[in-house]
Amino acid sequence: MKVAIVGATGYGGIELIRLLRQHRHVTEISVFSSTQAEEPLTSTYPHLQDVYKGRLQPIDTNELANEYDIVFLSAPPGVAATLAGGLLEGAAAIVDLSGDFRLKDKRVYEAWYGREAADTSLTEQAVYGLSEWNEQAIRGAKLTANPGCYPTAILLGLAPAVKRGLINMKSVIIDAKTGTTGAGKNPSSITHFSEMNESMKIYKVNTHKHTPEIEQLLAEWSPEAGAITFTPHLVPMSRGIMATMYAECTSELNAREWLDVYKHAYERHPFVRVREKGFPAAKEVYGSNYCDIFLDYDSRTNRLTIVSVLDNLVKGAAGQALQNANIMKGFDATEGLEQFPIYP
Ligand SMILES: NC(=O)C1=CN([C@@H]2O[C@H](COP(=O)(O)OP(=O)(O)OC[C@H]3O[C@@H](n4cnc5c(N)ncnc54)[C@H](OP(=O)(O)O)[C@@H]3O)[C@@H](O)[C@H]2O)C=CC1
Ligand SMILES: CC(=O)N[C@@H](CCC(=O)OP(=O)(O)O)C(=O)O
Repeated sequence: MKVAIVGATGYGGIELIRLLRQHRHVTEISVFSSTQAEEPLTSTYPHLQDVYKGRLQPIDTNELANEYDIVFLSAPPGVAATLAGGLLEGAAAIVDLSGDFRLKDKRVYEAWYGREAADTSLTEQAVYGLSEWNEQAIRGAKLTANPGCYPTAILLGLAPAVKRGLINMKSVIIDAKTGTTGAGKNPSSITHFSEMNESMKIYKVNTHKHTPEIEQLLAEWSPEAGAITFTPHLVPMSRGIMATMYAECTSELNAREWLDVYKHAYERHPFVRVREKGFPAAKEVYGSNYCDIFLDYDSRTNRLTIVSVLDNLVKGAAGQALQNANIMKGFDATEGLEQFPIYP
């Protein structure tokens, strides 16, 4: 299988290379850049010396569409919206890591992203790539919209309870923490070491663009779903997300029965590990495609606390993108993704 990566000089792009190198059916990985064509990728990333010898190529939609089996778009919002029309004319399957095709309602995209939305005809062709819950649709897709990093952690954590109608949807509160690589490779005042180290910052309160993405999925899963409270924080780590979800229960389940609901929901899904005991730490999934989950029921408050952790660059971006490409192309979903976490 021949693979192309647009945005290979970014964090999502180099993570794709790391994973694709382990994939037994990938015969070629080509890398594309809008600013560094003809440069070897090692001039930006010396850690790839003797590992990846390819040079960056200029972006040519026709070549991408017709000479590759899979094209990963790992560029900022707006780029995929522009490229996808041309790409869809060729034979390549496309996995877009940005938010351009995740939201079905154009007005919602424009309100939360503050930019023009992609053509509705393109968005309509896109399948939302939450691998564990949308496998059937992904299997036949030509264009997959890879979910956001926070929505992946949050939706995997909430799905079993929401889909079975076991929580009061109006009571759901989501509190999440992430590391600096979530913001990509370009430094900013919020990710500057001296601002972020030994600190913790709340940001984009009630305005984060992942809010409507989470709400869109919850509304598909439950007629009771409405607006949610989602509060992100930046903490001093490079990779990782921890999402803590609180919800009031509408069932009579005890803590053990809750765990059984979750174990059952994910028993066929190797990348979602429901813990038997104890809440997971972000470090425990570092560098892997796992999302680890644990939950506890408090009979005093009748509330459930669900914690879900993942590596934002793997299960939150490149890993899930490869998992989706595998599903689209009929490979085993785990192909290229069997690395276990780097610990400690
Ligand atoms: N970082 C994360 O944890 C996650 C990121 N995402 C999404 O994945 C995408 C990539 O993120 P990330 O790798 O972190 O971002 P980076 O900022 O690290 O890299 C983005 C890359 O996009 C390329 N690019 C910029 N402008 C254009 C353009 N006009 N046309 C083509 N390519 C362009 C740049 O490469 P060059 O200059 O060489 O063209 C750049 O290296 C984003 O949409 C992001 O929101 C999704 C989930 C998680
Ligand atoms: C620290 C930081 O800024 N993180 C980013 C992560 C979002 C991201 O990566 O965007 P998509 O998943 O939608 O593409 C943020 O909160 O906006």
